[in-house]
Amino acid sequence: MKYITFKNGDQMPIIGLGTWKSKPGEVYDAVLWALEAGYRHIDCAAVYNNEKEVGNAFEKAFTSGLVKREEIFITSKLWNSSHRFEDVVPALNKTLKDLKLDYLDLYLIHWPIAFKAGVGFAQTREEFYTYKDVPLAQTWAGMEEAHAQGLTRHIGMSNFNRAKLEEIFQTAEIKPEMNQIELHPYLPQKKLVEFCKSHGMLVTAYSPLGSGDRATSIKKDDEPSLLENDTIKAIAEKHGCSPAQVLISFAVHRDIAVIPKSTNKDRIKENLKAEDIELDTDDLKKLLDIGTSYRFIDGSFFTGSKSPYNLSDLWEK
Ligand SMILES: NC(=O)C1=CN([C@@H]2O[C@H](COP(=O)(O)OP(=O)(O)OC[C@H]3O[C@@H](n4cnc5c(N)ncnc54)[C@H](OP(=O)(O)O)[C@@H]3O)[C@@H](O)[C@H]2O)C=CC1
Ligand SMILES: O=C1CO[C@H](CO)[C@@H](O)[C@@H]1O
Repeated sequence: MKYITFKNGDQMPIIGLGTWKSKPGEVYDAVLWALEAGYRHIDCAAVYNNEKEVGNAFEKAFTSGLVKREEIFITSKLWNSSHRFEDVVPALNKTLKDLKLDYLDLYLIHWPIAFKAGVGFAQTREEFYTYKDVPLAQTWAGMEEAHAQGLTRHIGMSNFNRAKLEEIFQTAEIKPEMNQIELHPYLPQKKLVEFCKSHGMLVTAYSPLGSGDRATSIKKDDEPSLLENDTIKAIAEKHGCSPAQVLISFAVHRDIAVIPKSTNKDRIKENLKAEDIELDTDDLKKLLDIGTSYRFIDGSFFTGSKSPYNLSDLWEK
């Protein structure tokens, strides 16, 4: 198994199972199939509305002797409605209760966007907090408190750009350890990855396969396909593997953790086997310079006229 390593020596298996959109009726099996196939890293979030079912799968895996708690790396994420300092530890405690765990390996601030308490997805201006109301540094202090209480071994963020990371660095007592970002050949994130690594941060790639099962309401009509891309298909053919495995291997070769989602037993196994694919420098160059540029999760659902946040402030310039 391949890992990436935190500064204190803790290891995170480089391939994990994503769980967004994995339905409550399906995610229980998916997590158990993944653990049986050899996965030791599961990516969760409170907003995925399935942590209770994921927790049932963990309970089954522990009581049946399939794996021990300390053998698996579990990540979850703080939702936007719990960004005030006093809301962070209770949000994490709720996630721990749902997942039936007493600690997480990694807890992430899901987005640099704050909603008022109890809001799922803010629809009106009144349902948002601004950075003046709840500065990101306050949320980070809440994450440090969760770490100090032993509720999570590591802390980090997701969807943070360089400017927002620099802001956190100014007041952080614990330096952020992870940035989970969208990353694939259409969005290779060369500059942001280099910046994170230069500050001792690890990176996780989300939506590595292009997130094709998103609801049509949050998809654009003319999205380019990663799995159908000719360059990716040609590299897959060369290595006798699938396009999905090339995409997963693309992150692995850059020492970036990667969390493909699947609820299909065969594809769950296939995705983990991507660890064994050896891309060469020519393949990697082709993938890094593929020529199509696209962000599938563009954050537009948090911005616009009803929001105090601007899309242009969210991503790298
Ligand atoms: N921090 C953040 O803001 C975000 C985090 N994430 C995390 O990243 C994970 C992965 O990203 P996600 O957006 O779900 O999308 P992915 O890019 O992982 O794509 C998932 C889709 O690919 C299909 N698929 C899986 N394996 C294969 C395969 N081998 N061949 C062909 N198709 C395949 C799945 O179908 P099937 O299930 O039927 O196999 C599903 O339709 C999420 O589940 C979540 O954990 C995602 C988005 C944002
Ligand atoms: O992780 C993610 C997937 O689900 C969420 C809700 O749609 C997104 O906001 C987020 O990026």
